[in-house]
Amino acid sequence: MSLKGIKIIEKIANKTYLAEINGKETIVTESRNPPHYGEKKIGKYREWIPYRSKLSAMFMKGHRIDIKPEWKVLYLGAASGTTVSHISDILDYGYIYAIEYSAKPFKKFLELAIERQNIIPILDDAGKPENYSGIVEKVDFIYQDIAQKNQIEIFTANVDFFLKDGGHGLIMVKARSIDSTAEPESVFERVIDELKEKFRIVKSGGLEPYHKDHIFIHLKV
Ligand SMILES: C[S@@+](CC[C@H](N)C(=O)[O-])C[C@H]1O[C@@H](n2cnc3c(N)ncnc32)[C@H](O)[C@@H]1O
Repeated sequence: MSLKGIKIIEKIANKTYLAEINGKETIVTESRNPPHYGEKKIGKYREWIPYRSKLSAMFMKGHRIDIKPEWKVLYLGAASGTTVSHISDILDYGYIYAIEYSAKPFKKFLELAIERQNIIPILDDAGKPENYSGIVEKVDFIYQDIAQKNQIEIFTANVDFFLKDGGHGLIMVKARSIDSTAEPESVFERVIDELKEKFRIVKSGGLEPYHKDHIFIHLKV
């Protein structure tokens, strides 16, 4: 498909592509919806800005998770829905349960959820999965981006409640949120060692230049 200003380079997952917009590489999703956070829309393609979304940054860095159109997803730390909006584009038949505990970003997030059919917004604390266990079912994928000191404990509690056998997890870790004094590399090592006790690590890696001192950790149960 050739549209003025955009060139599709490679398919990454359902409705998700590595592309070039005005000569600059980025990620895009095919979308029936309007822009949500100031991103460009060219024809059916909505720019997924890697500086605004760690999942887009991970794709830009070359790691792939083949998010399927029928997946059920639990998203911890939805904020105002930047990344959720693109996962929503990908899920043709699936849906995304999205947890956020701060009322301010949740207000903008609700506008997105009202516009879409496949987002279930939940204003709650991701550290208390029992609060929403009556709403959320078993899922194929848990994504976490909450920048909290005890985020591994929170992630593990949600896995125990909601992740299917063989399901995927993806955690975004900001070194300074875990330990503001230690070297980022030693913080990352510690976090990965802790996760290895319970999960199989598929891949981890940095997100620079898009997000400094952050890593992604992709794992499976
Ligand atoms: C870095 S932002 C998330 C950005 C978002 N994932 C995106 O890419 O569009 C982190 C969010 O996690 C939320 N958060 C932190 N701890 C949380 C918790 N225990 N439960 C629910 N939300 C939490 C914060 O309020 C904040 O909105």
